[in-house]
Amino acid sequence: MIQINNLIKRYGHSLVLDDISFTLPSKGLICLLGASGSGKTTLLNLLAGFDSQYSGEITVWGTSISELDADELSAYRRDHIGFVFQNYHLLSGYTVLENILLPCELNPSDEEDYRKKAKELLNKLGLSQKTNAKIENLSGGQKQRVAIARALIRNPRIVLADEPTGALDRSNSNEMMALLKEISKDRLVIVITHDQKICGFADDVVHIENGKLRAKEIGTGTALTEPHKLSLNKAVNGSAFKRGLKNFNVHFTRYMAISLAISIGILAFMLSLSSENVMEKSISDFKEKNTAYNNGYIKNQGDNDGTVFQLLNSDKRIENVYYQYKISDVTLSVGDQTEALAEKCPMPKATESMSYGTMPKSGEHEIALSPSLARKFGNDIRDLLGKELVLDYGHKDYKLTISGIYNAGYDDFFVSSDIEQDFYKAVDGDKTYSISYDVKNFEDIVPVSRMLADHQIDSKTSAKEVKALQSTFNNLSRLFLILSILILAVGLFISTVLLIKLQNLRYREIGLLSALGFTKGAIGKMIVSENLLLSAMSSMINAVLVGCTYFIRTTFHFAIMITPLQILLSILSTGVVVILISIIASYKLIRTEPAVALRM
Ligand SMILES: Nc1ncnc2c1ncn2[C@@H]1O[C@H](COP(=O)(O)OP(=O)(O)OP(=O)(O)O)[C@@H](O)[C@H]1O
Repeated sequence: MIQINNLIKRYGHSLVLDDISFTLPSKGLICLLGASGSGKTTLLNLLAGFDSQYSGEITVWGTSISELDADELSAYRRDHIGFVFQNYHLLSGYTVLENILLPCELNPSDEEDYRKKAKELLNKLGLSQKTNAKIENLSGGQKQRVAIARALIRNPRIVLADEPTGALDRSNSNEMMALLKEISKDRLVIVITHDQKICGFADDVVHIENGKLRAKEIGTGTALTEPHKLSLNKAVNGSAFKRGLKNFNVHFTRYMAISLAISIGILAFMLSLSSENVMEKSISDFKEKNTAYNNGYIKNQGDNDGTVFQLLNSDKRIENVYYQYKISDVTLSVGDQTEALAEKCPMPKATESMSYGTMPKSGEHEIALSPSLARKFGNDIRDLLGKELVLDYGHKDYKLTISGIYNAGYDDFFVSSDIEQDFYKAVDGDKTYSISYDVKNFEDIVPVSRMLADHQIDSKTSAKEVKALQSTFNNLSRLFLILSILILAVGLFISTVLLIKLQNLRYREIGLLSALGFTKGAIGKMIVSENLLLSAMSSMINAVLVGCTYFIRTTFHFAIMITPLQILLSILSTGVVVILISIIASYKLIRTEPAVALRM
């Protein structure tokens, strides 16, 4: 039995139910008639516990539902109310059976019994052929019958139906009313209708007019002595994760699109960060090609007092500073071929471009020859690379390996700097010709060259090439970064919009779950489970994309360098970003009130 005392419901300043006091019986079929907008749905929502914003009291089986907290109200909806909505409110993407069993997920231990009962109901409603059909493939009348089966599955004491015959033709309407009449034998069934004709099925007809209820038979605000209390078992055993997983499957395509958008955005951003690695790779390629890249050469004009030498020697960025001298009477032998050079002047090493091979490296006992000199040892000068050459100077033989051929137009050679310095032991005391030095770090080549220029010292170095390489790279990496940030922003924007759109679509779905008795906690957990699944999927997609990038890099030798740390960061940050976006998008969902959501 339901007792309503002094019930007042307003929406803002508009009064919909005006101080109603009324008593409804424990069983029987009651039709609720009234003009459109008179407050029928509002009253049904209050009786169902969908809305608790009212004054007055509603007492059901001796328990005032007006005083229940949110979880108790969920338990009341779950265990005692079966609601048939005006717009069916069935879940698309789910089968008929899954829709009917939705309220039973809150008691999964009785799953088998509920399945049996659902099939019996479907038989009774003439829908057994449609058990596994997707809900969106059913006609309006069939959907209405599924909605009734869902309302009855948990055998509620009160069934509230909001215009259940609204979308049906006469014969279907009569069938529906006959069914509701039958189930009203042992429970209270309240049906909202505009159709006077179906009121013939009703035990009582209640009119709603100007915010008041009017009926022939039913009492107004009679005192209630109820033998049974309403049982309210707050405990819910259903698995929020299972529900989240099902939802995730149903919305899989949308979630996939969201994951792809985010993953691509984050991968692009990560790749832009890896441009530092590309720079390192370009530098190491440059160093490999230009082995004398860090060498500097200063013609020794006017440094008789050693100021330039001192300046170089005292600079922490510079090492291996030594004076160079003109040497004479050098002989070079490859196999049994010997050539003599009457005089050899030290020349700048860094500015020479290589035809083949590399410049001699310190400590390697190497020599590089000019083409004209090389040609004296054989026609195919490339054949000389790697061959042994014996250099005789100052009554000493140096066994050297030919490391490269460089582009000078006269007979000349370069040797490893340690060998060169050894030559100068023999010329000690002679007039110095030039100064050689090495810059320790690649990044210091340009600043050191600038510093020497500031001192009006003319130095031959590879600073120009280094500067060009650096500035090209800086421009490229800036462009790369801007593009990546744009891709990331677009990815984030697309995925946020998609996620918010999806969550709005699900607003009514969450309202429905709430109306069926899912607590806010259970719905929250379900949404969190879905968000975690989305996050895991996005991270996995990101990992696959990173893998593809790695494959492309190794197959096509692209200069993209991704470190394991960046891979890990990319995957983790995808997961974290998805969680953050999901929290923003789900905020409205978790706070959904069933009465509001179901009206959308
Ligand atoms: N959430 C809401 N906010 C503001 N006004 C509302 C809200 N819900 C309902 N109303 C207003 O309350 C009044 C009663 O609405 P209700 O839906 O209960 O009427 P009804 O009798 O069921 O109408 P119908 O037969 O057309 O479905 C209407 O004027 C409606 O516009």
